[in-house]
Amino acid sequence: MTGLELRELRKTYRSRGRPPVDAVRGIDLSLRSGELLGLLGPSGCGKSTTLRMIAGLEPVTGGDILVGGASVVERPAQQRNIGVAFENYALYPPLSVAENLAFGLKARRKAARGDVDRKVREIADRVGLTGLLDARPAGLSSGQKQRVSLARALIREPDVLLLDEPLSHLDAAQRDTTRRELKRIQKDLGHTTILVTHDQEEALSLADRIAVMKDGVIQQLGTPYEIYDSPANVFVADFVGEPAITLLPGIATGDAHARLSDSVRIALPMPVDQGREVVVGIRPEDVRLTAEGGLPARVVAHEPLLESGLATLALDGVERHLVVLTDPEVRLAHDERVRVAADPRHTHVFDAETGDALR
Ligand SMILES: Nc1ncnc2c1ncn2[C@@H]1O[C@H](COP(=O)(O)OP(=O)(O)OP(=O)(O)O)[C@@H](O)[C@H]1O
Repeated sequence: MTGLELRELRKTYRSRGRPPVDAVRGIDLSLRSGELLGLLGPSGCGKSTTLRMIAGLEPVTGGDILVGGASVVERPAQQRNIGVAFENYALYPPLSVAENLAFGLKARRKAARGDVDRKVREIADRVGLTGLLDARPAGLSSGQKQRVSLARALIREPDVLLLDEPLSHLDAAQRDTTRRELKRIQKDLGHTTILVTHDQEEALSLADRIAVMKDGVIQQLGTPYEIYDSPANVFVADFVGEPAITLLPGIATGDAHARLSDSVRIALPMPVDQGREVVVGIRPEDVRLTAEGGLPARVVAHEPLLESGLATLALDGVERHLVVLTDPEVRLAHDERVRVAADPRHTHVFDAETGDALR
């Protein structure tokens, strides 16, 4: 197996009569052999364009793509040995599942018939398609089609595997099972993999590292823990985490506190220059209701959830509401007065102007 490297990779789409779109603006990434990288970002940030360039389905505007240390950027898609499972599965309707799987293999090199059959059965078994080998794509559910698409990418024994929303059409239960299978298959077979997903849980649970992208630029690259616990900027903090982090504008008071309103001061993990405008980030699970001390607040809403509750609180004089995860047995009434305490060690501080984390 081999690693993947992107150097200064760029893509500008140019269509006549329209302004150019800088979809990918100079990406540098290096994946170790066998590593699974999750690519996360809002719609339109350039995730699919990046994958399509790596696969050779989209010409690059600039930069280089290296597989196992060798540049593949000039090679056509068929000569890159990159397996792709994209959301629009593009299966051949007249062919059975088995034939769809065999097709990728046969088209690539002239494999012996017996070998092809064996490989098809092996891979079908791995992704749970054994009973469906004779079915036609039209008779399959969306989730089953996604499995075929995944199997077809895997059967080629690619150097690099690119998965674009591979589990998006599965229901919650199937997604859980398939996610675990996918992780096992990827580790067993050791593919260097990029996974694009909208599903943060999927990315956090599957990926060795995560790249968070916005407007064609990687905002942060790190392990799931690094991304979640030490977001590099306000965008990453806000994008990763469900329910989302609360971001409160404030002014540093110079003594490891920030003033959020005339009456509310909050402790910071470190001193910040007095008068500096900051944004204080608090994740819902890092703040709790307390009987004494803490900050006074009013309950705006409380949603009981299955394993916990979610309270929306108004701190005195603070415009933005604070979201707090509550214990399952807690019941709160609208307008009830409560007190909340945030652990300053888990409080995030960003520069209000640049959005960058202060550490
Ligand atoms: N063929 C194209 N021609 C012109 N612009 C394009 C083309 N394909 C994508 N774009 C633009 O490039 C930008 C990045 O698109 P891309 O599909 O890579 O984003 P994405 O992160 O994959 O989004 P999504 O999550 O919605 O799939 C967007 O602004 C999009 O409108």
